[in-house]
Amino acid sequence: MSAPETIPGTPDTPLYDRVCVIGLGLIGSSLLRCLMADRGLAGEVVACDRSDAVCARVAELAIADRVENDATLAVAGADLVVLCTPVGAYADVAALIGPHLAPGSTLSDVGSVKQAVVRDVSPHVPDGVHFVPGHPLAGTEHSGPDAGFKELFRGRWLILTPPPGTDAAAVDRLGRLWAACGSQIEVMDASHHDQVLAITSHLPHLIAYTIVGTATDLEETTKSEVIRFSASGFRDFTRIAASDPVMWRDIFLNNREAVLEMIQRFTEDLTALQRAIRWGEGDKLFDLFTRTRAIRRSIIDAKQA
Ligand SMILES: NC(=O)c1ccc[n+]([C@@H]2O[C@H](COP(=O)([O-])OP(=O)(O)OC[C@H]3O[C@@H](n4cnc5c(N)ncnc54)[C@H](O)[C@@H]3O)[C@@H](O)[C@H]2O)c1
Ligand SMILES: O=C(O)C(=O)C[C@]1(C(=O)O)C=C[C@@H](O)C=C1
Repeated sequence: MSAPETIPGTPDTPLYDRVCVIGLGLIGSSLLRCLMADRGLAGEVVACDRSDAVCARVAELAIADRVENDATLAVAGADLVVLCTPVGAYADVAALIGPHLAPGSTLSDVGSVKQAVVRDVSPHVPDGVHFVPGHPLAGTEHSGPDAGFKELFRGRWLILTPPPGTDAAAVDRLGRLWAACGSQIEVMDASHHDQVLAITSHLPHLIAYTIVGTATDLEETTKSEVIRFSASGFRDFTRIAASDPVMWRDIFLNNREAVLEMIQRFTEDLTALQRAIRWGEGDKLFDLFTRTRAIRRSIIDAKQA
């Protein structure tokens, strides 16, 4: 989907009358900040989290018009509801709010996996409510409402995975909201999304968790040296390995097949490198490293274009 050409909405005729965001951490609070900064997007912004402390903090930050602890009250009358909790909580939240969703409204989310989201949420979506799953390819290793910022989605992809037969106008309208947050919109099916993200996001996180875990599992003396002398390569891994444990547990459990397939491929390639090192096959190492360096450069060039 190309970026919408028209201005999404105005404060007099906002794109949505009432948007409800459930789960007010890094992503939810960043979305709230975008909505509050552009009053053409939502007439009223309602925020909801199961944690009293998080609700209190969001009220203090003044990044919503209204904060509700009770999800059934929060979604009442909303024409857009966006789930921003860890994906493992989706089934329970969807079961809770399903009967309270307004006819004609849109239910969406920001979860990092998509097939499991469709599996867990769809059964609770009443007839007449449009379900349009989404995923912003934007984030950091930080969590909670203080970690959010309104520029998070700027220049980043936002993938929508509407199930077949979803109302095209509902998809377009949601795309306009995310485009106004600075995202570039792409529509694909959920299974393709999960395959692509397994290699571009999920496996890299698993490798980071593993390498940092392995390094710190070394004997005590070595461990302190690892921390003391950690060079920038290792430091990059520690940033990623600091990502939220609940969120990433839920991602791996809910994109099981695709991640296991990528681990298998990765393990075979790692074994091939192990052989090349053992047998002194420098050409093999050189060829791979030359290829990967070119890939890094093409990513940077594409960003600058
Ligand atoms: N962090 C990232 O880099 C990133 C990027 C893209 C998408 N996502 C997706 O966004 C979602 C949220 O991630 P985050 O990093 O903002 O998490 P976070 O840990 O910062 O915040 C999650 C919030 O959800 C709340 N919550 C948990 N269970 C709930 C429930 N049952 N009802 C209401 N609130 C509940 C928690 O109290 C917390 O405030 C996840 O599904 C994740 O896969 C994350
Ligand atoms: O930049 C980071 O810290 C991220 O890990 C962000 C990242 C990613 O892998 O790119 C993490 C999970 C998401 O679902 C989307 C984005």
